[in-house]
Parts: sequence; structure tokens; C-alpha cells
Amino acid sequence: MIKLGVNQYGKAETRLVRVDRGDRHAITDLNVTTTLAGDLDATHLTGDNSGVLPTDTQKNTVYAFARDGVGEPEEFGLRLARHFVDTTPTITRARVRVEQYRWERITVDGEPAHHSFARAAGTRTATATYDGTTAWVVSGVEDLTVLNTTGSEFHGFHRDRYTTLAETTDRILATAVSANWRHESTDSPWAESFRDARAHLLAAFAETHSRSLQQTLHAMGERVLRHRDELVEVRLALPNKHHFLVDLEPFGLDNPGEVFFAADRPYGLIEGTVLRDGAPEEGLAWW
Ligand SMILES: O=c1[nH]c(=O)c2[nH]c(=O)[nH]c2[nH]1
Repeated sequence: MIKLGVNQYGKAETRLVRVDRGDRHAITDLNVTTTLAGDLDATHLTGDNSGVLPTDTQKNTVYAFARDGVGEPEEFGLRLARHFVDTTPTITRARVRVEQYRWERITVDGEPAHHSFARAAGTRTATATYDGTTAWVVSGVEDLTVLNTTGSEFHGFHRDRYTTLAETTDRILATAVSANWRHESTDSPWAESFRDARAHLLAAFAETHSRSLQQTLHAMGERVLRHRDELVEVRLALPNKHHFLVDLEPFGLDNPGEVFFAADRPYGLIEGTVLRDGAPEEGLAWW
């Protein structure tokens, strides 16, 4: 017997740029992915599409909703997720993932420009999930590249016959932070929460004297949870962007920690979750 298993569908990566034309222009630059699930057996099994809200409509809804303003990405995601479930009879769960590309206003001779921006590093993310009763929100950052030129050691690790890595008490530590944090409820102060969580990730990276990227990961998640009561869980993925000291001896030169080769692959990938004790379980593991 063969049967239909779990399924979902939606429109991936709807690119939306909204211009707010106030005293000074502001832009919101988003990449929105909508994912719907529910009673979709008919379309898969018989070709009856009467319960399918087209992905094209989902894309149109993103643009139409943006006409009233976007607000914080978490709010936009929640609005859309609730709309899809509340207005489509077959749909029982919606997940909306919003990636927000950051733009910084250009300053000219110290003055903020009226309508000119430069793309900034790091993407803000928000994922809102709604099942008709409960909503969950996860916020985060991606591609936030950071580097410490010292204050990082790695030694005392397990060795076997294939281990060649030298122990070090001083190395460059660099990573591109991908972090997601789960909110306890749906009324967090989204903008402040994001700004602060991001700042605490950076502060913990800068201030931790690291004995491994794993230890740094834990310090980053812990610092966010200690300072932000509305958050209950932080998940981090940290690629170890290795910097190898170049051997300059063949040229008769020493290299006292000054000249490095920045390798791009392979890279260590350190992943982990830091949780508040007694954090409410998430009903849906839709991160
Ligand atoms: O911080 C590190 N953690 C590791 O697990 C590891 N493994 C490795 O080769 N270098 C490093 N660095």
C-alpha cells in the first residue's frame, strides 16, 4: 500500500521592496517565503485543485499586504500567516519566513542622505507560524561575519592516528553567524528585541576568551537569554572560517602571527542550541 505522506507548498522567495516616502525616504527590502499545509490530499491524489490557494495568489498577497505598510518582519509574517489560515478553508497551518536585507542610510558631509542607501552586512530573519489557534515566532540573523584577531585558543583535543592539527593558544577566530531565537509569545518588542539580541551576540563573541568555537557558541546564546526575557531558545550555526598562519621560513622570514591564509573550504561547522530552563516546548518544530 502506498500513501501520501506529509506535504506542504507555497511561494518561495518573493522579493519585495517597499519605499516609505516620509520626510526622509526609508526602504524595507524583503525576501518572503510562504508555506501552507492542510487538507491537500485531493490535489495530490485526484488532481482536484479546489482546495489549493495558488502560489501565485500567495505572492500577490505579499505585495497587496505591503501596500498598508510592512512594519517589523515578525509582524508582517504573522499578518500573512493568520490571513492564509483564516481565509482558506483547506489550510490549517501557515509558515511565513521573512528575510530582511539591511540598508544603511548614506551620510554626506556628516548629513544623512534623504533617499540614498548602502547595503549593510547581515540579514535579519523572522519566521511566523500559525495553526489556527496558536502562533509562534522565531527571529534571527544570517551571514553576520565576525572575527577576533586574538583571544582564541584550541588545544587539549582528542588525538588519534589521523590527527595532525597543532595545538594553539593564539589564533584568529572568525565565523559567519547564523542564529535563530524563539520568542515566548507573539507580543515581543520586535525591533528592540532584534537590535539587542544581535548586539549581545556580537558582545559575547568579542568578550569571550575562546577555548573553542563551541564554547563561544554557548556564551553567545547564554548572553542573549540572560538579557532578553522574551526569548526562550537560541539556535546557532557557526562555520569556523579558518585562518592559517603562512610559513614564511622558505623566504628567510619569520611570521609572528601577522600573515594568514584565509581558507574558504572545508570549514568546521559548529551548531548548538541554548535553552532557558523550563522553556515552554514549541508545538511545531518549524524553525
Ligand atoms: O573551535 C574549534 N572547535 C573544533 O571542534 C575544532 N576542530 C578543529 O580542527 N579546529 C577546531 N576549532
